Amino acid sequence: MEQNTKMVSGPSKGLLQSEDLYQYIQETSVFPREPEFLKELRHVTASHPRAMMATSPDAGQMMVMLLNLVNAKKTIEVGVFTGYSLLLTALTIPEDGKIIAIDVNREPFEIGLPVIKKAGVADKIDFIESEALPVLDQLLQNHGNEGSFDFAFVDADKVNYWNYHERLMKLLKVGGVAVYDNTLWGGSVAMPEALVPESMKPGRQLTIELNKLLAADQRVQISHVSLGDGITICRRLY
Ligand SMILES: C[S@@+](CC[C@H](N)C(=O)[O-])C[C@H]1O[C@@H](n2cnc3c(N)ncnc32)[C@H](O)[C@@H]1O
Ligand SMILES: O=c1cc(-c2ccc(O)cc2)oc2c(O)c(O)ccc12
Repeated sequence: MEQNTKMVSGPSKGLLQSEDLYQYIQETSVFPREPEFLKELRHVTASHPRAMMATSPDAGQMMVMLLNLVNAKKTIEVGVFTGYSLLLTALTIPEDGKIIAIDVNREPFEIGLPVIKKAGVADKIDFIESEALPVLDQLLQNHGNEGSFDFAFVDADKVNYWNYHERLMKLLKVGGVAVYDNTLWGGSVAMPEALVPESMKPGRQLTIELNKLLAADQRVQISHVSLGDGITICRRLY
């Protein structure tokens, strides 16, 4: 049996009615199909003090499905950490595919990099150590980048999600997909504020505001999915 998810990728994973149900999904449908290199990266991440930040394997499986459905070749990743979502993207896009991967901190990426190299997909990745917003703005300076990306995954500073969304609406192709992580913020978005732990309040408020903006954005079709910590899938319509 696969190692307990709670130990491998952090406590209280998922927003389902019980840990057992979450475990059931992982063991029945996710772990048996998880590529070996992703498993290895997940395990090397498990001892990191911030391992709970890694994309959950069930959300990752959905991302692979979306990458395949849009035939993603050119992608953007905002928030890399040790590279779980980055590696699954690199394993999914074709040989000549490219990922622009942005993170303010290269250190955690260095933990996953040996696995990424072993998987033979490092050449598809352009890792940029930087705040993400100026990188996206720089990409937009080159008009050739407009409408050229098939897929984006955003899993970084919540305060900038709407700023990222505005840039991605120009960088993505019509029909391209952006996925935003943590859009249920541990379930706190639906809790009365008085019951929310103080440490979660700022993220909760930002997430509530983002969710309203995305729901009202006519440029995208959306699906708000209760996977991992909540993901919102946005497909650019025009
Ligand atoms: C939740 S982790 C990303 C997890 C990753 N997707 C995975 O699969 O493991 C968030 C990352 O966003 C990065 N980050 C935070 N603020 C950022 C910013 N303004 N620009 C770029 N990266 C940022 C952090 O350094 C951290 O590595
Ligand atoms: O503290 C977290 C926790 C998560 C998280 C929780 C549950 C899941 O099933 C998946 C992920 O994700 C985080 C994250 O993406 C982030 O940017 C900061 C903190 C956390």
